[in-house]
Amino acid sequence: MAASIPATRPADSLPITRFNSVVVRFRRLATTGLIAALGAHLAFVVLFWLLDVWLLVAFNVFSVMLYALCLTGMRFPVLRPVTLVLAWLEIIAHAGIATLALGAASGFHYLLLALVPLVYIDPRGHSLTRLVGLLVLTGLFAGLELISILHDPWFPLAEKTLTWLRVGNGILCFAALGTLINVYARTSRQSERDLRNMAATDLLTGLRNRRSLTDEARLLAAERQSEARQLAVILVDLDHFKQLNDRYGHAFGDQVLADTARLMNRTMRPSDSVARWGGEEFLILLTDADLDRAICVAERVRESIAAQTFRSDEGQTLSITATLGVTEWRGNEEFEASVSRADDALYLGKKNGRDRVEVAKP
Ligand SMILES: Nc1nc2c(ncn2[C@@H]2O[C@H](COP(=O)(O)OP(=O)(O)OP(=O)(O)O)[C@@H](O)[C@H]2O)c(=O)[nH]1
Repeated sequence: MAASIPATRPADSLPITRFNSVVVRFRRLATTGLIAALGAHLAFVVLFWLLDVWLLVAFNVFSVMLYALCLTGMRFPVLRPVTLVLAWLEIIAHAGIATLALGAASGFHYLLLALVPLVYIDPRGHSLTRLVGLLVLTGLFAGLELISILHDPWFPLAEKTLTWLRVGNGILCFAALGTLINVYARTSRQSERDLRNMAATDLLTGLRNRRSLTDEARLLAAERQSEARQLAVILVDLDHFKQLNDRYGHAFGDQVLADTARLMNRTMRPSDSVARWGGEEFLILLTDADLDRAICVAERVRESIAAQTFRSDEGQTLSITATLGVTEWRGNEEFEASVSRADDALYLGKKNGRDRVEVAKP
């Protein structure tokens, strides 16, 4: 009995590689950073209140409110750039005021170091902006050190208290740097994986593409030198696909291709590979399969393609057929030679009336 496949748009039905854009990740990182900053400034309010440094209590209350505002701003795309600039200015202002108030020995200017990776992480940043950002941060850091030598702090604290503050700020700085670098390294690795997947995947069907399968075949060919493996190649070509496109439209043709690809993928063992070889042509590479088994698989694929039905936009139910060329990939030959033989068999199948499996015996 014919299995009815619901009319889906190809893009919805595909196992297309998840591709999280770097910008989205950067935004998530910024939001997490803002939450962490809000928490840290709340802790600073308590700390400075205990130390009786009212100026920094007031500044940190202001910082907490600013970060709460920034977090709200992150929800609106148009406000995001302003939000991030405000957060940057706050970190710089806090480092400056806290260093002037308590001296460089308190280590509050170390927190400027956590901004260095941020200068480079923003995916939209330009090289000149990055260089200027780095120079400004370096100047601020050195300037705060020098001012502390030239001027006494506004709120002198005991040496021991300053040491504790410096240790705390050092730990904060290491934690921030470690987190940022870790997120950046993970994002780079994920982006590399996404790109590799995209380069190996056919966008319409979600199957691997011709290049990817050819690469795999080369690996298999190398492996075969050491272990005797039986391999087979099946070329599948949908029949009268041009007519289907002309009659029902290219978008419908795309849907048929995507659904047929899915069907073939489901029919195969995980060790076998299906690729989109060309327009309406697919290639199946069977591992550990002799010619008889390959013929059985090809027959099963042909039957399942013929059994699936599609609904056109006009509500018409229709089906398609495919012609398949099968051959063994012999141990002593190039992959391309076996594909070419399967192609000859496919051509014969088309000549002999289509909707059939034709075998090319080595
Ligand atoms: N919708 C759609 N059509 C495609 C795609 N790639 C190729 N085609 C179409 O597939 C058709 C292939 O036509 P032909 O090579 O003449 O083959 P056919 O009509 O299937 O005839 P036979 O193979 O002889 O049975 C062409 O009309 C191409 O435009 C695609 O990605 N989407």
